[in-house]
Amino acid sequence: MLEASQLTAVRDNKVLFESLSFTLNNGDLVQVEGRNGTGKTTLLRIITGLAERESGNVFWNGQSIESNREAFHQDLLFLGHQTGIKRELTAYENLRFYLNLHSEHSIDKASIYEALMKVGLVGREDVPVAKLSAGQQRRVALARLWLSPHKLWILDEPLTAIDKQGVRVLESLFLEHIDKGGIVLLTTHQDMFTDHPRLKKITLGNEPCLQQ
Ligand SMILES: Nc1ncnc2c1ncn2[C@@H]1O[C@H](COP(=O)(O)OP(=O)(O)OP(=O)(O)O)[C@@H](O)[C@H]1O
Repeated sequence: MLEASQLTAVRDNKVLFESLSFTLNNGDLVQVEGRNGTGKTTLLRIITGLAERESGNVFWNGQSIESNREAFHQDLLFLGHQTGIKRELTAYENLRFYLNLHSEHSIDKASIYEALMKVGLVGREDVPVAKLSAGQQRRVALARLWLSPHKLWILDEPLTAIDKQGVRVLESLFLEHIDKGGIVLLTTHQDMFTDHPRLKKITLGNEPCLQQ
């Protein structure tokens, strides 16, 4: 369970949001929405501990993320604007690198190929990422979701450069993840989960609130 309590963020002398509180429970799928510059990325980065906040606290499983950093990071997958993908490595090598960092087990080639298949990169797995299209590069970053052991996914604009078919595949993956008790918190300007009953929203810009 993630709890944001009374978060206030100020940038350039402007209050982006004030006393924002919400709780994400196991099985929650939540979109942070709002117009450009309303503070969506700032909120996600504060929750992951990457950005400064004016006041407020973030708790993971009842403990503040600062006092509990290691356990929090073990459970967290954060995909930001910088995807952490190495451009000189191939898609396959990037995923192997990711698994090396995060899996306790020996590298399972079949899982890597399965993830590559899900994102439509089989046949392109040996091409350096720098030579892939923008959407294909994003797909390499997203392929890590299929290999992720993490419970909490915080995803900043994961759909950038992703085509409609790719969006539908990701929708299915997010639903699978929450069905297993995971949590997904994301931002997107694209249409996703239109009127889906499981989707909750945090709206920034006017009165911040968590809506069903
Ligand atoms: N490190 C920073 N220093 C100063 N101002 C910042 C910083 N980061 C963000 N801002 C400002 O805070 C505001 C919110 O930025 P943020 O990136 O959180 O918005 P956003 O809602 O994610 O926007 P978008 O939809 O365009 O991605 C913007 O006005 C931005 O200029």
